[in-house]
Amino acid sequence: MRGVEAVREAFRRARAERRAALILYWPVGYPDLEASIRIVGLLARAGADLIELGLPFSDPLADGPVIQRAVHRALQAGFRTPQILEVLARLRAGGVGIPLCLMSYVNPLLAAGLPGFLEEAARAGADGLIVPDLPLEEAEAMRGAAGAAGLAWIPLAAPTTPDERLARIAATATGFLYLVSVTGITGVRDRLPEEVVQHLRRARRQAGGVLVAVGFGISRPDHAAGLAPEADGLVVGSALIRHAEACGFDEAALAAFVHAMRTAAALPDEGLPADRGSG
Ligand SMILES: O=P(O)(O)OC[C@@H](O)[C@@H](O)c1c[nH]c2ccccc12
Repeated sequence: MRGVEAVREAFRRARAERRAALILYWPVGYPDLEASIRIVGLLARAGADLIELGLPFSDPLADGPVIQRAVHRALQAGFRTPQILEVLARLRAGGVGIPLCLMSYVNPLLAAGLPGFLEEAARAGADGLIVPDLPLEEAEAMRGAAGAAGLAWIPLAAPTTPDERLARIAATATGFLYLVSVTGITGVRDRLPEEVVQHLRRARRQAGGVLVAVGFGISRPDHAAGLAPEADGLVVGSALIRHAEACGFDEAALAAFVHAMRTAAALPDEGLPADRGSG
């Protein structure tokens, strides 16, 4: 199973285990090509339900300092977009079975050559595509190319997106809708604004059954625990990268972070009457 079906199946499996799906972002080529392949494999084994493979780009306008630094380092270390094909193939050969979605600004995709690049990426093992700098009105050609290649299309919406537009964006999703939790950029945050829950409820109402994942700023297990009951999936990027850097890319420490986030994304037990428990 690959592409759209693989993405949906990852959410179904998490739901069957009473969890929000844990979606982890890692920039390919960071800290270098070999290390990034090892780390993504580790994240998959440690319990990620889906991984967003970030394609490094020199002008990552939606990204905060942690991801900006990481992708610049990847570019300095020599990463070039076509190498993602080798990365995908090696991850699949290494036994990574979970969905892998490409997260790329539009420029590197155009430079790599469409639609051929998306077809090659799908053949190498990609399942979906997220392009953060393509508004609804400009996304149709890219969405069509992704669909033709068998890749799930994952559009983004923001807290400021009006209801009617949210519904139209969700209707273009073949994978899931990515709701950005806050207006602004990616990055580690101590607190998430309380309105995120309201945004999520509104997005789910407007999405009409389309899966909804939320990302931007989810940094700690208590953030994940707070949002898990409201979302089908949770995306964690900057906090994962910062944690990796803080522990010197230590594999056990990274696995522990993933495990803590995955555990926190479990849904609370339902229906236990308040007067039970004391005997
Ligand atoms: O880093 P954060 O705040 O945890 O946010 C998610 C994230 O990293 C990933 O989804 C992402 C990385 N770069 C992006 C650019 C736009 C939208 C989303 C992204």
